[in-house]
Amino acid sequence: MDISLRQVEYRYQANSPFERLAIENVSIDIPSGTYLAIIGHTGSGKSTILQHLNAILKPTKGKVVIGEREVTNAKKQKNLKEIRKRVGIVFQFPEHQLFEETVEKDICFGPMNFGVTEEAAKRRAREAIRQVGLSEEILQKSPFDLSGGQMRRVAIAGVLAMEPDVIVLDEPTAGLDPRGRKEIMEMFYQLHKKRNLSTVLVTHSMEDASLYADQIVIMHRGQVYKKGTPQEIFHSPEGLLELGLDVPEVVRFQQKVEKAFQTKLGKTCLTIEELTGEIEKLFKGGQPL
Ligand SMILES: Nc1ncnc2c1ncn2[C@@H]1O[C@H](COP(=O)(O)OP(=O)(O)OP(=O)(O)O)[C@@H](O)[C@H]1O
Repeated sequence: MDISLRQVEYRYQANSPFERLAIENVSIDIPSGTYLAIIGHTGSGKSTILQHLNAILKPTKGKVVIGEREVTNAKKQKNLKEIRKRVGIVFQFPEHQLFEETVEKDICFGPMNFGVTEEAAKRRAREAIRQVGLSEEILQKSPFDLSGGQMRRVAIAGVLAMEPDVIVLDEPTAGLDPRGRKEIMEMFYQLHKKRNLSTVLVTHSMEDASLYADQIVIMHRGQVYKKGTPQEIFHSPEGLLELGLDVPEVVRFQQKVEKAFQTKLGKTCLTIEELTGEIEKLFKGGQPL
């Protein structure tokens, strides 16, 4: 399912003394099967964009097209429930929303609320719990007897059990240790690859954006500052540094290697094959850069 934002503006508490412009003139395309990362400082508008992706918020100007549906500021907009079913959002610290007596009941809650039978919902729960890397025995436990990392996975399984076409992740690894962070990011990447699941990741981590996303959007003060592939974004990182955003380690490494070999070979530009070949030689010879 394709999603696109067309010149979207959003004002919180519009037409009140507390009105606040959060985003303006935001146009982003998310074709089906894309992995998009949205990066930016606190307050740059990431969460506001995210809430437009399943019509929790409706633009005060412009429009959002979700599949066949157009979401605008118009008063009467029916069947937004259908959109919520197809676009799953994993909010920050999703485990805070667990509330049922058992993990199984918690995972089944969403699908059953949308009319899936109990039997089918239980089948989905078993599949979802496997997808998040947990065993089926956990289904009969209380969510409150689990570790923090397990609770996070159970909450994610609840969103997957809705079988969404698009999954939106708001800092999904916040508060986890480095190992847990990597496991969760890899899990979402595998889901994206295997099921061609469109994925939108809101993150402060340039590292994750550069490792997993096909497309990156950088937000600054409510506007799109830059968008493109990781290669396009990091090709000239000066703008990012001006914003005070960190350049990821992998990109720094590549640039360092490129610079070293450009100096050595007297060339201004290396092909990717030349670069890879030179890196291999370097590791075999063990010479430091
Ligand atoms: N409920 C609200 N009422 C009024 N203003 C809000 C509300 N939520 C956000 N804002 C304002 O809208 C702007 C964008 O906020 P938003 O939460 O979208 O940024 P963000 O990039 O997601 O930040 P963070 O990284 O801290 O989550 C900010 O100026 C913020 O203060």
